[in-house]
Amino acid sequence: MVAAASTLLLRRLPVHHVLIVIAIACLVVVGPSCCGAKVLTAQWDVEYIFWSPDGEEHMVMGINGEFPGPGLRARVGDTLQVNVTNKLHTEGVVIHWHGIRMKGRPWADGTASISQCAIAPGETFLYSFTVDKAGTYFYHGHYGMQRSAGLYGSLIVDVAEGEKEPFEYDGEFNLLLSDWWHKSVHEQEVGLSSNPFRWINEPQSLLINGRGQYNCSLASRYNSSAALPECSLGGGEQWAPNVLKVLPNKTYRLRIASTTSLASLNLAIGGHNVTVVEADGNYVQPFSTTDVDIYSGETYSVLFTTNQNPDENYWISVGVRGRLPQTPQALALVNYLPNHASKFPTSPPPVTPQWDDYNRSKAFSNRIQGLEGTTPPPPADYDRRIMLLNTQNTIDGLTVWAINNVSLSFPPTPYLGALKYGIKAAFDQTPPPDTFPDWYDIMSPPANPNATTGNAIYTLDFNSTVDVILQNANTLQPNDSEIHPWHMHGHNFWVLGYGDGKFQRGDEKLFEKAGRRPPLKNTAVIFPFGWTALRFVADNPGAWPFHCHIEPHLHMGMGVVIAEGVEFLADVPRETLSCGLTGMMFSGNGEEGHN
Ligand SMILES: O=C1O[C@H]([C@@H](O)CO)C(O)=C1O
Repeated sequence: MVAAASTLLLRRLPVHHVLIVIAIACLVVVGPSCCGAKVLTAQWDVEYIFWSPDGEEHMVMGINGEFPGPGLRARVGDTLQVNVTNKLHTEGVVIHWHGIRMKGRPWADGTASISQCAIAPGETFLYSFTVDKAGTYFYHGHYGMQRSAGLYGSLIVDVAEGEKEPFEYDGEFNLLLSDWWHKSVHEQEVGLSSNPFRWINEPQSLLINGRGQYNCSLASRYNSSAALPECSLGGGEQWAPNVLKVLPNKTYRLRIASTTSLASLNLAIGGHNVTVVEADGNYVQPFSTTDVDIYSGETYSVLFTTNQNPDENYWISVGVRGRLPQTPQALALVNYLPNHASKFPTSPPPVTPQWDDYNRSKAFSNRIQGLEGTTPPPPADYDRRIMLLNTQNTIDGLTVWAINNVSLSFPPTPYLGALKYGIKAAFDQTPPPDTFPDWYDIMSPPANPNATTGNAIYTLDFNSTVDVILQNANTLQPNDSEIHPWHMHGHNFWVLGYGDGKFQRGDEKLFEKAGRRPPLKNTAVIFPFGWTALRFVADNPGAWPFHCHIEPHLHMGMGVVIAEGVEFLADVPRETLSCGLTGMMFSGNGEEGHN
């Protein structure tokens, strides 16, 4: 019974303690570097393991026998050295450190075909990088759809020793959110590139720290006509919900990260408001809200004060927005001590706001502004503006996504090595279009649904200021346009603003006039039939993907690659380049590069 389960849960360590123990267990301090900063090392074996994330056992991609992978925790200035051994037998693997800019070490970004060759089965690769900005981050696979297979974990960067966050709290919890399918990612991938197209459909469950419930619901007791039976837990299940143990009248920081494959989420704590203080590793102007929208690839920190009736426990609910939900909410319990964790909250879990109330979603996104004092974007006389039209298309009967009519397909040689060593045959040298035709009707399915496949890149002048307008459009179905959260590697960008319909020249200036303080982020959503304006400085030598963070959409070509300043990199380590034309070059068989 649930009551019994919760009794046992009470004896378990609270979530944040679990994560800290994991971090200590997996990261070994090997020595101080400069200024109190440390070098932290870990050995990770990536392999498929059997796991029951939601009560049904399937294969997941685990690390050191755990799902989700081990939590990492470091301080600003620390160097992380994570030695990854691929024990998958039949497929390569890479790990991307989402939100970490990798200044001066773009080859550690962990993107197959871009920053490195996938680590072959049996081989080991050392990711070595410094974390330079405090915040809430995560890591995940970035090869094929391995993130959807469960290859992810949390990564927290604390302020440097002696520094303070611009807000105070008494304790913290970490919530890594994901969505989960029972069908293997291999079957999902094949479906997406089959004719007829087989869509992955909606997830079977939502997971909080890798835990969800599929065939039963903890919420059924509040609804006499509930479709699912009430969960019966023994306590030690891999799918037992998280319990956040709190004391009354304290303030807690919730670090939330979404690594979902598809779902846009909304999180709320029954009876408690939250104050948003951080987004994507950047401080935001604090604001209070009943609930938080969180798109795939985003992270937030929110503070909440345990100022409710201390005789009660409360639910945290996470539900789907932005697509018609077919997946039950994920739940976690806020357990006011000394109450028993088995004490059911008297109120049902918070209801997730209507999935297609986009005005509500836009209002939330517009409330995210940089903390007073955040560096403002450079002035609007941008050096370059790139308009990126997002469309759903067909190529040879396959359903794809295309940007300015080009569907991205990754080449076998990593861009970074190809650029560094001047191997022109590695990818198409004709740059992709900077814009799309003025006449394009974003409100209707494409008049001509054909697109092309390509792997050309956007080369940016080093240190130039670049504006990007992400323009959404109708899919192949009439009256349909979907949410796409776009994530940029290697950079933060300022979100200048969101708009409806087709972007008109000058529209982004309206936001500057409105006196908004654009937030810095690394992921920003485009709303259906809308546009989002971003600005960034191309100041990080490397080759970086910029893509929709919905895993099947990237797989279907929804992304671009940008590159800048690769000539300023002294070296690109050969161990990242053992495949494709760079592999041939270094083994002496291929095209010689010219630098
Ligand atoms: O890429 C997608 O494909 C389907 C649908 O558009 C076609 O079946 C869907 O919902 C997506 O997000």
